[in-house]
Amino acid sequence: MRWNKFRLKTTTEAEDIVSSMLMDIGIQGVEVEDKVPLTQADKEQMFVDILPETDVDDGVAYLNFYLEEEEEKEKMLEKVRTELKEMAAYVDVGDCTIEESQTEDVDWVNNWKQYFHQFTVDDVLIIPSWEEVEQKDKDKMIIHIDPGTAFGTGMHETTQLCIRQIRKFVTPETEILDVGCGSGILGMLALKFGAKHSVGTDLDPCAIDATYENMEVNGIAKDQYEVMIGNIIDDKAIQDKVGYEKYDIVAANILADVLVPLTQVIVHQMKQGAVYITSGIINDSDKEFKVKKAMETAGLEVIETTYQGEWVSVTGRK
Ligand SMILES: C[S@@+](CC[C@H](N)C(=O)[O-])C[C@H]1O[C@@H](n2cnc3c(N)ncnc32)[C@H](O)[C@@H]1O
Repeated sequence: MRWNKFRLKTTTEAEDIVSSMLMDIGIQGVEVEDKVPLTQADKEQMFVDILPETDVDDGVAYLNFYLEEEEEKEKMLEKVRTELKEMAAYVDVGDCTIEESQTEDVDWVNNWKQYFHQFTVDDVLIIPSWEEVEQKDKDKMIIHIDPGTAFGTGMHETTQLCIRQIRKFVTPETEILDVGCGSGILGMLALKFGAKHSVGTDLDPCAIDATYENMEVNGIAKDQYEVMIGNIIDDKAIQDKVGYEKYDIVAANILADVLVPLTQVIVHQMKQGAVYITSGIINDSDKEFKVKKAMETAGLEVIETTYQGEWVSVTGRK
């Protein structure tokens, strides 16, 4: 099959947020090329000791993504340009030139797998479905994961922030709503931590297969979870299907600009006393402030803020 390859020039400062934006508007699989050296923690997490020599970081990052030939590429590129223009108001997004080329049979669905190896979040071992559990790890809580083309290997700091918060609040009675479930990792971990039931929603249809497969591989029964595709922010049918005043925990690891409108909707899905765990908020005071303000406006009390790397997680209570 022939693919259109796009190479977007941006900055290392903006690469995370621009990648998230590309995924949020429906582009699946973004490759990041930059010269930022890996930190010791990155190396440990990736289980690599020896890295190839790289040039000095020049602050430039290239984001590569692919669209099938028949996809409406002009429409999609227009969306990308509009989002970049908006982002330019608060982050240095660089040149934003987009080079286009064509390529045959790119295995972009699988290429990333060479960089995803087992790692731990505290005492939870998260392991790709194609790796073996070592004897020394057999007594850990083990999560097998293959996100496919959906987001959510667990390696991302935003996911880890959510995992730790979910663990604090789960009880055997917990009904959790995982908005933007991607691979299903948050709902799945909540169930592993002892929650009763999980409902996931996402815009990305790939989230359905990814979640079902991951739940099955991890031995979670089909009556413990559901996945729904649609935008809960403005789709009344999805809001009705998800249900009202029903959840003890709502987790949403999505960008701040999505969390703000989401908050005033999701508050109706939560039981009185329920917690709302948000992440995906880039660590600048403006985004954190906006999410907190949205929570307060919706009648939630902000109870905790946690940080990891460049990201923030804010937890509120109804
Ligand atoms: C950063 S990923 C999080 C995936 C996973 N929950 C995790 O924590 O690793 C954000 C996900 O939110 C989804 N998303 C974005 N806007 C959404 C919306 N309005 N409703 C539901 N899902 C949304 C994206 O498709 C993507 O799968």
